Amino acid sequence: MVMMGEMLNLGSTMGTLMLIYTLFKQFFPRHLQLYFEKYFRKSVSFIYPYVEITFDEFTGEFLQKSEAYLAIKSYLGDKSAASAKRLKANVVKDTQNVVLSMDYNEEVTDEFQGVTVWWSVNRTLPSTKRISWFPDDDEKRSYTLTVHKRHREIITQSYISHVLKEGKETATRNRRRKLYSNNPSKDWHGYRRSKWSNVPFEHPATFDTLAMDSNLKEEIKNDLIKFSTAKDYYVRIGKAWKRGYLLYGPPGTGKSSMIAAMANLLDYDVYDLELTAVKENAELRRLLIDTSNKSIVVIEDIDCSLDLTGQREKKKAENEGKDDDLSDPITKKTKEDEKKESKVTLSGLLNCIDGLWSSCGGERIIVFTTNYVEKLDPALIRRGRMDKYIELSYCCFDAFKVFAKNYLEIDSHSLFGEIETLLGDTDMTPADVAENLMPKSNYDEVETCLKRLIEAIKDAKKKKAEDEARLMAEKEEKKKQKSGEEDKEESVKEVKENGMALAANEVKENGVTVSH
Ligand SMILES: Nc1ncnc2c1ncn2[C@@H]1O[C@H](COP(=O)(O)OP(=O)(O)OP(=O)(O)O)[C@@H](O)[C@H]1O
Ligand SMILES: [Mg+2]
Repeated sequence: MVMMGEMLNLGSTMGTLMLIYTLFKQFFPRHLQLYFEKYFRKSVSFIYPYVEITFDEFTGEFLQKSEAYLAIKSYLGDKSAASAKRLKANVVKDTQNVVLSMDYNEEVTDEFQGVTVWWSVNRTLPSTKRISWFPDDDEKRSYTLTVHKRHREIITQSYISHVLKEGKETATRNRRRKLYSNNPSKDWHGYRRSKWSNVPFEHPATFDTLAMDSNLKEEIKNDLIKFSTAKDYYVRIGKAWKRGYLLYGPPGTGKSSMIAAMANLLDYDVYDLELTAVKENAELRRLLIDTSNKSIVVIEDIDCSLDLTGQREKKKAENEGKDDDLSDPITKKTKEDEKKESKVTLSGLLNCIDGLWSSCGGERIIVFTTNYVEKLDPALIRRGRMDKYIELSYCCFDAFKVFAKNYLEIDSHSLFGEIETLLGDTDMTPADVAENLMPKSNYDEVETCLKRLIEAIKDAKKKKAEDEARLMAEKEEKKKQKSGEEDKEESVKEVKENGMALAANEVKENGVTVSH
């Protein structure tokens, strides 16, 4: 504490010296100012024998949040709880844990291998105040570490890495997982550049509640766990520590639920990337770089998100210029706006997945979902880009048993046999099965729910048979119409040919020659 006081006194001496320096500097001719500065710094380092190391909140070309800053914040949280007088509290993990951090302009002392260091948290407000919905947006925050210059080596070689390691561990312990969604780029303003907004991630889906084939479920779980513990393996083979999954299947088969289950299993954050809100490839790159480790980046319905599929491109080309009256100013404006909307291209997305994003950070999963896997461009789903393809399909008996256990708390029932047979030859989504199994009132018995499900499957089966019969009938009708039209065309052709032959005979008989 004595040293702290000593340092603060020196700090104020420094302030006075700096003022003198600024005032005096102006009186020197320009060419002598450099000499003055050099000698001034030498004398100051004699009087003030401390080094200061600053850790800014944002770093890099794209101003991403510095991991070091976050780790220091967590590390100092514990330290400052014991000594600082002004603290900020943050409640995490279902309001069970209070995490404390230093308030601005507070200082705390830390000891490492007999060396004392001082930490302070600083904030610089913008010089000109502007009116904004986001009042703190232009603030610059940083931590400053001060230590006597004779301990420089021990600090730079061991202390800082000790702080970062401990800080990261504390942060992981106190972490409350988040669900991020990307902000439109017009809102990325100010120093903080909030590219993502977040809310606490509280989706209850787990692999236990997921209704699907049990072998496939085990396979996916093992794959995820293997990935999350394979840091050394990825370093050894020289590959970025990332994994891509493509989830495909009809609506209501559990694709989104599986993403939530993945995040809950691995304790990862989720970044829900809405590609239609991303204007161009460069923005996409910045968004991906701004994601944190231990996260899942999700692009849902990839086939609908952008012009990513061959068919879509073709369709667009076909439609272009067909019905649009570009002389109409409203249509023209709408078309122009549409064009401006999003210019993220397939190649832009692929470059991001393979290139820059791959090389920054680790432990990230990217998940694409689609209802129509056959529509996707092969480049997007080729091996090496997507590591695992998972088909989520209609409800099988295995999946039904999971629902029965979770919804009705039963492992077997006399009606299970009938349900197994019915599900074997009817397509019913897990979402529909779940809906029918859910008790509709407090008096609903297990049997009532199962019978309701049986009726629903029977209805679905009947409807499917009717749809198929109708389709067949339509096809037949079309076939008939087509052959009728062909017959008609044939007879018209015959009549025409006969008519021409007759006319030619007549011409011959009348002795007229026609030259072409
Ligand atoms: N396999 C499943 N296991 C458990 N619940 C499921 C499953 N599939 C669907 N559900 C239930 O149905 C609802 C819809 O499922 P979900 O949103 O995961 O489907 P999806 O495949 O993502 O559909 P879409 O293609 O329309 O996005 C969920 O709330 C969930 O309760
Ligand atoms: Mg979904």
